[in-house]
Amino acid sequence: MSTLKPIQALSLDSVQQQSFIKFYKSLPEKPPTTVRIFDRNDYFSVHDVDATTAAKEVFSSLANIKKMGVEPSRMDYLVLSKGNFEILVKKLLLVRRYRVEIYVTEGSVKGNDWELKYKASPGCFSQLEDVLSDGMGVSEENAPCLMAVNIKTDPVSKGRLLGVAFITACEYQMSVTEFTDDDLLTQLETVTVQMAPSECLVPASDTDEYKALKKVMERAKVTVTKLKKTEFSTEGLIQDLTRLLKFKDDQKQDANVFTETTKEVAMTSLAAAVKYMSLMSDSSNFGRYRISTTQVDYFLHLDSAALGALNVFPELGDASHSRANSLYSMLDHCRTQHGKRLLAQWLRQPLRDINLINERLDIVQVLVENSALRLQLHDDHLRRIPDLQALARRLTRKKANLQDCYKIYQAITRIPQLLNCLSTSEHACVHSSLTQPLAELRGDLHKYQLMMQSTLDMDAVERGDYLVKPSFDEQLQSLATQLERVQNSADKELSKAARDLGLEAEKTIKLENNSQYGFCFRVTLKEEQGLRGKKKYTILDAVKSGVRFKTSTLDELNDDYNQAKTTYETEQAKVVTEIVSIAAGYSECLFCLSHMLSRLDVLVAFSIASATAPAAYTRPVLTESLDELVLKDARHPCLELMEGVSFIPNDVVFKRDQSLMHIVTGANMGGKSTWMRSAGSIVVLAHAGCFVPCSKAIIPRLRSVCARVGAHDMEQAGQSTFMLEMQESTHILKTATPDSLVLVDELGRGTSTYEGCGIAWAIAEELATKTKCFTLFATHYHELTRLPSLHPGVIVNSHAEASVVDDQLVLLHRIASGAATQSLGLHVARLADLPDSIIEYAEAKQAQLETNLFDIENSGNSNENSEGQQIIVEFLRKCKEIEQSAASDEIMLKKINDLKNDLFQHNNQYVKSLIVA
Ligand SMILES: Nc1ncnc2c1ncn2[C@@H]1O[C@H](COP(=O)(O)OP(=O)(O)OP(=O)(O)O)[C@@H](O)[C@H]1O
Repeated sequence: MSTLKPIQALSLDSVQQQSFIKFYKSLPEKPPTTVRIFDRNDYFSVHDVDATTAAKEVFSSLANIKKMGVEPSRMDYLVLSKGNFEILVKKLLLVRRYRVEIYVTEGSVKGNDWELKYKASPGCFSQLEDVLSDGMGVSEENAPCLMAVNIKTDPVSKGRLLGVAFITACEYQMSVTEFTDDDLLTQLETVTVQMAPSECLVPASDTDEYKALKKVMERAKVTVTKLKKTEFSTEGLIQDLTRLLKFKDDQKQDANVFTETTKEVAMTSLAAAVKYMSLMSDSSNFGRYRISTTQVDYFLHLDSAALGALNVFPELGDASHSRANSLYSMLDHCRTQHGKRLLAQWLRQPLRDINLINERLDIVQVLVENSALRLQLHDDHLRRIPDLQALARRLTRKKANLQDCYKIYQAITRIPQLLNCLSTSEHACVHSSLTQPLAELRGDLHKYQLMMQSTLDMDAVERGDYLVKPSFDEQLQSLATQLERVQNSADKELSKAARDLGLEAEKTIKLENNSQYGFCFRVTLKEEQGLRGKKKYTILDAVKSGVRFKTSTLDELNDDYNQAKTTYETEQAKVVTEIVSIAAGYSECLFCLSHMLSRLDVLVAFSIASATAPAAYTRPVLTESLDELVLKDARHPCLELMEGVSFIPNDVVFKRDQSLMHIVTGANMGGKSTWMRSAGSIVVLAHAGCFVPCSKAIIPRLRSVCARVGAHDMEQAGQSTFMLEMQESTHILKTATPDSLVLVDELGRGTSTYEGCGIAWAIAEELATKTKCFTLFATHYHELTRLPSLHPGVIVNSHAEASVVDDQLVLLHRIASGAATQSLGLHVARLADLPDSIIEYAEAKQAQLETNLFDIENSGNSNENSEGQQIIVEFLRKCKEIEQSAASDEIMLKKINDLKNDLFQHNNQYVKSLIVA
């Protein structure tokens, strides 16, 4: 629980309370995902349901909630200090992905003259940069990105045409795309995963398309904000873009020169996003934005299910920082904030171009092999690089101060050492993609360095003060001389007082200059006696550290000093504004530098993860050929980092003409999921340009990794397990291609055994014979192990080895070929300490069921079985009919009764076994 406590209760009398409640209730309706905060000058308040939301977020307890007003209109409220207000706002926007409204008043905080002054949402919180003391910052993994989607009918194909726009304000980036999509909006899901927006704007509509869109966004944990359809109007958009976009010198200054503007539907979305972010109201945005087309096919497709199944990222708000949490946490050895953000982007957008992948791998290899270079970059250089991207943005917004300019200066000053360090490698790739561009940038930024050296008082920086060098400006110089003169006079006064009191200046009597008293003297408590009876000394205070006092001369010097200092500060502020505006001219170079250093940071992080893993990683070989995918001694990159785990490596071998699909069986806890997740993680790492936890890896250039693994997040999405399973399976069937890796784990669990088995069977066959993708299919339905005999050369059996020794289950975590012979579920239950009585009963029941099934299987009468199946189908059909037509209970009961009688009349072994079961 947080130790922070609210500072006070609202000091409103009962009439003021009633009147506030009335005002509060009169505010426009809002969803619970929008939280209203009232700024009461030195503290803040939240009310009604928002009080509960805020109390949970800040205090993890409802104890601080208070009540205002009288019944029936009593209302909860919570008071927050400034610090807690900031915690709340950051948690709401970055973790919960809620919206925030901040109300302020020009009048009394006890009145009702409130005005909505600031609005922020997960994809757009630039307004809050002025409200929060350290700005909003961006979360480690994510620069806030706003998305907008509009759906129209394609005039040519009559299909569903989606126009999508993204704006990443901190990078001044806009990107747009248009595509036709299927009912489940699979392409939209891919692009959403790749771009990772935090908020999506849509026109208010309840059509099926928007319902499907909402589901996609729920899975990707993106907040949906509905806007009036008129917000998607493109009126005035081209003029706005002409002001916002950056043109080359020789380019016509007209947004129409960018082909992106011809995408009509995407432009409607971009119009909504530009308006929502109020980009036009901040002139620092003008001439800065770049527009591009979102390139979905450049990257390995991952959907939300795959991201979740492979634990690519930690859960939102997960603060445990364990390396074993996710691929991101495992790789995050980054030293810079922009490096961390780039790492997240590389994991969301693994490459598909083998040359580009190899370029990354080349550098990782150099760094893996050269540990001195790796450690120097990581521990000496990157560690000292500030968030250049954020600083460059502060410069462009004219919000930077001298300290920011100094931080940039320091980073630039490190470049020569960094270049020296990189030059120890002679690898062509290091030279062309790192050393050379960095050296060029250094040339461009040299002038910035000179400017800072001539304007910034470096001596003052040593003391922690960021001041302009007085010699830089004539007036500043004369004011500085004046200040120095006053200081000298004060020093003389110190010597005089020391002589008078028989003390030693700077030792037993000291001169101080503080904000409370200005110039004053201080003696220790012991020396205080000497002051007694001397009227020229006025005692100011007596504290533990001594007695402070002044003279009338010090008083006069104070006046002079303060006057000169105020003028100095005013003059200095003017010079600082000038320096910042000159520095802003370098922001473009700084964005490049930040990008280059973040790239280096991520590659160093890759090399550290690769070189320091429990067993060394290997460089994967990426191939254009889809003939095979071979991972020798594959390990799970996160699991092997967990304390106490001694990981057993396993091979994953797919050969197109031998083993395209593995049906994976074996005991619970045997290691099936881990094997599949290892394969998925390795493929993602390889496409991101990282070494992989294997002894050998041959990986074809893939289009997508699709996964249906585990029952993650179902409660959150408010969907049934089975429904979600089926949706994910449909998604896989629609998107998987021969160049996909598909991981399916325990499909069909959410329904009856026979139905589930049937569904799993059908999907497995479809993937192996029609889609022809690389598939690992883990299942507890033993029936599926018959598939290899039906599709030899395509499907093979593999199993997680386990055995029972002296009635003890031994899980070997080794994957071997062939089907598992026994399920061993009851042994696992015993391992999990299920009560003995339950286990015994379960064993008896299992025996009974097996006998029934044995009877059926041995009935040898396949006609009888198929007859049985028909009866069941008929039974189910009738049940459905009753559900739909039930007008009253009596009728229903009668129908059910009739049905039962019908069923019991059949003398079919198969049906009987079901009734018994
Ligand atoms: N190769 C391995 N080396 C070491 N430990 C492993 C290995 N594979 C799995 N384990 C351990 O076994 C646990 C269970 O593994 P996993 O979830 O993969 O089993 P499973 O066969 O999928 O189980 P279930 O069928 O119940 O889902 C893991 O959490 C891990 O601790």
